[in-house]
Amino acid sequence: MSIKFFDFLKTEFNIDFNEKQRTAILQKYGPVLVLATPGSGKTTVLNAHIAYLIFNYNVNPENILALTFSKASAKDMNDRFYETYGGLIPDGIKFSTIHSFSYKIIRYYYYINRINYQLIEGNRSRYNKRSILQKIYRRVNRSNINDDKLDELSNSISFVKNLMINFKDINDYKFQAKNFDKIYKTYEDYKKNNEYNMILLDFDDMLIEANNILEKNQYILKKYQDQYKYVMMDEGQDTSLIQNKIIEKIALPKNNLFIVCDDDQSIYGFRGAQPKYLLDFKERYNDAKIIFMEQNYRSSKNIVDISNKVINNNSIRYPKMMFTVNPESGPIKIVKLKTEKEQLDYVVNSIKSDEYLDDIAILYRNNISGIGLAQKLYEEDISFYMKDYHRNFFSHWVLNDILNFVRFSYDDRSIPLLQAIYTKFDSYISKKELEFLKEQDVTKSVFDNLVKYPHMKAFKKRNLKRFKKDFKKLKRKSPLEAIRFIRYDLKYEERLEGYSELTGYSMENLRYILNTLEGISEDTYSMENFVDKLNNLKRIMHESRKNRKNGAVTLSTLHSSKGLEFKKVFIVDLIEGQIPTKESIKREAMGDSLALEEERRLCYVGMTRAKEKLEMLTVGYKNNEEVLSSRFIKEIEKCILENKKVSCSPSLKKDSIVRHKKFGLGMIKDINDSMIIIDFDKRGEKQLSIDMCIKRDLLEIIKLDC
Ligand SMILES: Nc1ncnc2c1ncn2[C@@H]1O[C@H](COP(=O)(O)OP(=O)(O)OP(=O)(O)O)[C@@H](O)[C@H]1O
Repeated sequence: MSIKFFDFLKTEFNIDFNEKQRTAILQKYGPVLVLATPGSGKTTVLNAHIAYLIFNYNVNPENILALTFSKASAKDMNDRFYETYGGLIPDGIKFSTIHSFSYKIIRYYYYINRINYQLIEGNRSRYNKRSILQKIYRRVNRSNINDDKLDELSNSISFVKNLMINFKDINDYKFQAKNFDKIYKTYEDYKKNNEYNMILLDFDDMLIEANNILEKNQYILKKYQDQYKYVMMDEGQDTSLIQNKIIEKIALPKNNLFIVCDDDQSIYGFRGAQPKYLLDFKERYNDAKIIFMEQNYRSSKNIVDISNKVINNNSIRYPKMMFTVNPESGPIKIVKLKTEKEQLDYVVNSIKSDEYLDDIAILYRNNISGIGLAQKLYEEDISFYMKDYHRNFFSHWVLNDILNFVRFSYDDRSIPLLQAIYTKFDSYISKKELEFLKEQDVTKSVFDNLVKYPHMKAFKKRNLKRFKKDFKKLKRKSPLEAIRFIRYDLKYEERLEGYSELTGYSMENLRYILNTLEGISEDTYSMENFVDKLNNLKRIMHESRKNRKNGAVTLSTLHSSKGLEFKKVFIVDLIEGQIPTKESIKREAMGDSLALEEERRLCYVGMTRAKEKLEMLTVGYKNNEEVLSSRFIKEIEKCILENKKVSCSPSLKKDSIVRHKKFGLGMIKDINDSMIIIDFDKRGEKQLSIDMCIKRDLLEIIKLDC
């Protein structure tokens, strides 16, 4: 029957599974761990395994629970399954994320026990997790928390819960937030005891609660165990300890557990993913089958070879050797450009004339990089698909500040507008002076009124007169000139630097926002026109979510690109500080390379999305400041060189005749790993570096081994 199944797949869908894949697909009972490399068919095999159970063993689709990490992956798994087997297999398989499966358990339990609860995730929720954490942070630390730090705090809380860390051990982990233990405890208590008399749940609580319910309530546990006789898990490397505990419980007593994973693609360690737990699978299930799949079907030979070498630089990994029989398709291209603008121009010019935009992806480390790209593509009328975008950008306070400066230039009598910006340029206006203004003639310029303030020093009066002129000038400027004038002449950027030092806001991000605003304003002629353009861009980015597989270039973070594949991939902004992040570099310098290895895995995930063409881009200047190319670029360059050496060196043999571009004809006298000695007809014996000869394409073989 199995032969028939594979023959059928071959004739119907042109899929010819290899031996390892077949072995995995045919497992019927017990725990199975498929440990595999990128593009080796993990999702394809998992889906075929499900189909095989249904076709061959008449397993009821409703008895199958197929879990994965993210909503997008669950949807992708579901779509891919029904695209292939849709006409043959009835609906009923539950493709789900672990979170939504856990939520289902909670809803059931709370329903039968009449417990009131409320989710606190998402901006739309009235009971919003972010605002709860902001308030608690303020109460505990008597200071405000900015968005970046709030993300970090939220990730630390996830980390504690996903790794099931005991509260008493919390301080063993060096979490960044000040008084993290107090904040954590207050947050946890508040969700149980609050003014709404409801249990408040965040995403991580879904896992904790579901695990508790399954532990305490045999009836519910049995209900789910009876329903889901086969449990599958894709992207197993991203599951955390608590998630594994839930999956294990459901799979009992038969342990029909089929997990596919690639520890080299584990990129959520910062939130508590724990691939090591799966790598100890055999210790937990001594009857477990472990199957390795290492043949990559996706990418060309060079992409596979180089990616392999890059990931080999990680020390904490299960050794695997990815290979492919796919042909070469041109070398990986490293593109080094001076500025971000050049980078945008380069990428957009490279894809302008491409017919099939669905085949192209532009990937980046940080969401914010997507804004400049989206804007450029929009200007060039190139359709794009963007799943997540930096929503805050369009309502960011930096944008609001710029608009307030401009508004004030149109009405320098407005005290509320002055109030909004007086600390954001070098005004040196005091609160008392602002109060004084409120009692003055409101039909006059605030600057004219302020000079009347009693005992005002002469230099301040001079400044106020200058400001009056400056704001008049600002009013006459084009949007681009206005932003630059605010940044540099009114010293807004200098103020931001001080502010970011005080609050921990990333100055890099603030500068990037200003640069992007400059980019957007470039061809606009008035402030209304600039605001219209911003609104248009926001709308287009929002609507771009509908463009998936609809003739559009994909713009995505590296994290969200997991599981996807494209003919052509560009990875942009490969600079130190972005990938790897500053934090990972800092930790590495202190001897902890865990975070840096996760960054390398992220780069590896991006590289292995490419089927045929991969271009890795870096810039010399970011936000007008000099930056260094990512160390991963250097690693890749080294690998490319080594690869060339490997492919060249068999032909570079002792006694072969070669022609050197500068020294002419000669015979190879000796050769080792790095050096070559050639006796040149006209220049005598010379010792040369092989790397240099290859890099500069200096040597040509005339006659082999004579
Ligand atoms: N035996 C096979 N013959 C031909 N193509 C295959 C085979 N197995 C898988 N593929 C193709 O290889 C590509 C990668 O498969 P799949 O997405 O299942 O891999 P994966 O291991 O889940 O990848 P990743 O983990 O990198 O996201 C797909 O285009 C798939 O159709």
